[in-house]
Amino acid sequence: MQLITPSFHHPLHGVEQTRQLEHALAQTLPAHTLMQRAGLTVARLALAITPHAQRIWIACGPGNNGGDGLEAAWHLQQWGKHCVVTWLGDAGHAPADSAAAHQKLTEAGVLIQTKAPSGHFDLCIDALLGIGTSPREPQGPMADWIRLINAQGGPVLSVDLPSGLHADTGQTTRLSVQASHTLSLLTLKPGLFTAQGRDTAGAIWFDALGAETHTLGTVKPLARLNARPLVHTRQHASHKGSYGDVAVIGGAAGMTGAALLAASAALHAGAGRVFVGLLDDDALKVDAQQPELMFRSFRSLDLSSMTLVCGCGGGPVIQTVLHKVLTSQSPVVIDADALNEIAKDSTLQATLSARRGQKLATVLTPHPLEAARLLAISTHQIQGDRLAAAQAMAQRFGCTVVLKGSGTVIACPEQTPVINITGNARLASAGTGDVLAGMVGAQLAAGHTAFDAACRAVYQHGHLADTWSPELALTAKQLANGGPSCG
Ligand SMILES: NC(=O)C1=CN([C@@H]2O[C@H](COP(=O)(O)OP(=O)(O)OC[C@H]3O[C@@H](n4cnc5c(N)ncnc54)[C@H](O)[C@@H]3O)[C@@H](O)[C@H]2O)[C@@H](O)CC1
Ligand SMILES: [K+]
Repeated sequence: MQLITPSFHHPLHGVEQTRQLEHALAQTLPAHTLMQRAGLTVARLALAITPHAQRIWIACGPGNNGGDGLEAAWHLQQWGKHCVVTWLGDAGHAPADSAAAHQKLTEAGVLIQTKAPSGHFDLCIDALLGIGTSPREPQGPMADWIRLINAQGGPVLSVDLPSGLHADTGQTTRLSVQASHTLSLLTLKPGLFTAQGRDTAGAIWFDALGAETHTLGTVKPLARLNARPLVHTRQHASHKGSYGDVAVIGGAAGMTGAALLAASAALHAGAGRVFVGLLDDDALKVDAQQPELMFRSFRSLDLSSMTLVCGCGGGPVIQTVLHKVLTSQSPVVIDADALNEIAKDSTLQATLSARRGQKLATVLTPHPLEAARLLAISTHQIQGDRLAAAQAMAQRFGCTVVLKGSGTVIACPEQTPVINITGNARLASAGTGDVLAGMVGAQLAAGHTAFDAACRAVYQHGHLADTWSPELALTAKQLANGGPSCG
């Protein structure tokens, strides 16, 4: 069992892949073994997170998730805990593994109730729904028990998934369990890490139930977790030209700040030189706070020799430069208003897609609303399946896509998509998206592929927020500078 941190590219398997693996593994083991292992590991984690808990409520649903709960209750009872077990199943119709667990618990003399318990519990174990959850709203006792678990206010350990959370998409029913810990079994599910997943699951733990890594590798995962990128030591014998040039193109009248944030971020993320091509002719010619930035008119920029970050604060006028940007042979990051203009213009969409045939690096960085415009669907549909939406955009436009939001998804046509788990809600403030675009630009300028550049920048952007002092406000300007203590 391990606590999940962003240290390894863990594979993430959805419902279908998990069932395939379960089936394959179960064939090699005596009956009920997987559920017995699941129950034992749940009980061990319960003990680890609440070592002094005496009164434990184990709320069990009608399927095998409930069976895991019954197995866990058996162990906790053996270890001297006062277990209150409630079950929504029916011994005559329960799945075979759950029926066996029910019988074992009954034989051990544990009372299995069908009514909601009363009183306070030191720990609730939520074994109501796992990968078998359907999108229908929980009703009757299931709904009552979910409400009661959430009202306890103490630790809640969810078995496999918080009940009501969909394993593939991270969508929840309106009523779902709010866990403080979730122990994902056999596989890690992508829904734990994106959309509502991060808010409902709490700390995420994983136990492969004895499946070897190579067994998990036999079924293609839906996604992988982003992991801390390797940091390359800079060679002594290097110079600013070794780390590439970035040109930020945007900053229409009244929106200069967005372009400056992206430029500043590119600079602090290690780009050799950073140019700013503002679309407002009357705007700054120099930024005294950041004299390293070089201001140029768009017309005078040599687009063929630098990585282009296009769109930050661009306004509708960005449309006038997009054809030139998209037909350049340079790596390109497309953000904000540039994405909105592309969404409106099928000719620009074709120009964008043509870059793939020329093997040109292109990264799109939409938030869900921009993504909705690009795919001509609703934001609700984008958020309903973020992995699928990011992949659809990557396929459609032939490039790397960074779908921002909780559990940012990075997708490109050739690779398994990645979900990033660094970052937090402190990033929900103006300008942080511009900063990310600049950081991706710096990674592209350093020579990384579009996908790697996106993964590295997204990780680092979130990591900065995770390590920010809780006493200090997180502003985009300081984020661009690499943190609050960095000027
Ligand atoms: N897949 C695996 O590899 C393993 C699975 N195990 C456990 O088994 C679980 C999957 O078991 P099941 O396939 O039986 O599925 P679940 O136990 O997750 O749920 C299925 C049951 O819940 C009911 N249900 C579904 N959605 C509902 C809703 N919205 N409101 C009310 N009732 C609803 C269904 O009618 C069915 O009775 C896993 O999540 C895991 O906890 C473990 O025992 C061991 C290994
Ligand atoms: K559960």
